[in-house]
Amino acid sequence: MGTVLKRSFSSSAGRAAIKHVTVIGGGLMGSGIAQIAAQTGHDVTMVDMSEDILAKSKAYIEQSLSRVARKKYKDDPEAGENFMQETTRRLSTNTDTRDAVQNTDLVIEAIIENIDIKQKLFSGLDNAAPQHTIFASNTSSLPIKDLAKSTSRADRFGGLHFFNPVPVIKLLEVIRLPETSDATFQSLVDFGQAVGKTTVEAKDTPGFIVNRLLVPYIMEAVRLLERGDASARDIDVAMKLGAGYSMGPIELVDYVGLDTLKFVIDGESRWNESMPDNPLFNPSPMLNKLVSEGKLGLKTGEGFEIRMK
Ligand SMILES: CC(=O)CC(=O)SCCNC(=O)CCNC(=O)[C@H](O)C(C)(C)COP(=O)(O)OP(=O)(O)OC[C@H]1O[C@@H](n2cnc3c(N)ncnc32)[C@H](O)[C@@H]1OP(=O)(O)O
Ligand SMILES: NC(=O)C1=CN([C@@H]2O[C@H](COP(=O)(O)OP(=O)(O)OC[C@H]3O[C@@H](n4cnc5c(N)ncnc54)[C@H](O)[C@@H]3O)[C@@H](O)[C@H]2O)C=CC1
Repeated sequence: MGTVLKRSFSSSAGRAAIKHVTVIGGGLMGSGIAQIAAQTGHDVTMVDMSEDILAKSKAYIEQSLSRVARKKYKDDPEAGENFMQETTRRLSTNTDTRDAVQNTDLVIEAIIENIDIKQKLFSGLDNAAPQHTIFASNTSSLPIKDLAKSTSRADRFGGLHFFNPVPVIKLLEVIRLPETSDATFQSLVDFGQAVGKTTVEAKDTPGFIVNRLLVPYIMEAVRLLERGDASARDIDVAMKLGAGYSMGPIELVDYVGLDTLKFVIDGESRWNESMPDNPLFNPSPMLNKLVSEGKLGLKTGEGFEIRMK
């Protein structure tokens, strides 16, 4: 542990060099984050609750890596093969969270969007991780400050909000709290750039930048559908061809997860309560019905539009 401390505090601007990353949660987002960190030369440990889940995460990463390799090394399949092997070699898995953070420089949390579970996780991590380790959450919509307060390291805490699919989408929102130190913030920005993202700085306000704009837009589309004003297909075609979006809003909900949208509007994040003047965030009967039937979009194979295909 002493070596790690020395290494991390020795860089010139006082900011930590991120060499080892622990990603907690190996689902849709966590596996993508682990992949890009490993493919850009970081040593990565990915944590989830069972070996079975981690085996699925690894299979998903291999599939995604082969798409990246095909594109990056299209004229040199051998180099593509080496890239895949090197990346896989840098990626390990663990089901023991405390063990996984023993020697890590950065923890990125990407578990279920539940404040109690996230707080419990961070509180345990605070005792287990070295003093220099920076903590970050990939939450879509929970306040970062509510997560940081379960630790004693608010100065080494921030948000790293990636976008789905992580290997493809170029943006990373870096969220800073008033307590986040300059060195921590700069380390997070440096890390974002090291994994190939363009970073933007956001304050800890609901939805940061992208989701604050995207969620109302998506909910307007869901309301159109609920009122029967247009079909899912027509809403999507309209926004793709009429406004230049790569995906229509209904297709996007299926892609991101209906559960994720519900967490934001009237689930864990309760935007319906924090922004009561905006009726878009009121419970949506159509969304609620699909979620209660376990139709969460791509991750379960059925959602708004997928069932129609
Ligand atoms: C909820 C939150 O908190 C925040 C969020 O994430 S909001 C959601 C943000 N995401 C979006 O808005 C997604 C918008 N959609 C898109 O960008 C695109 O539709 C898409 C990238 C998902 C798919 O693009 P597409 O052109 O329809 O399909 P496809 O041809 O399969 O993929 C395009 C490229 O991405 C690559 N790709 C797609 N998914 C990939 C993955 N998981 N891993 C690696 N590469 C992938 C493909 O290999 C393909 O590469 P080439 O161009 O070299 O062929
Ligand atoms: N789905 C999306 O498009 C986006 C989601 N996010 C955020 O990322 C986080 C993860 O979302 P997804 O990857 O979509 O969820 P997911 O449901 O695909 O994955 C969550 C994973 O966390 C694991 N997990 C749950 N509790 C755990 C614990 N205590 N310890 C270790 N692992 C645990 C689960 O087993 C699961 O594999 C959420 O906070 C979400 O709001 C952020 C950006 C985009």
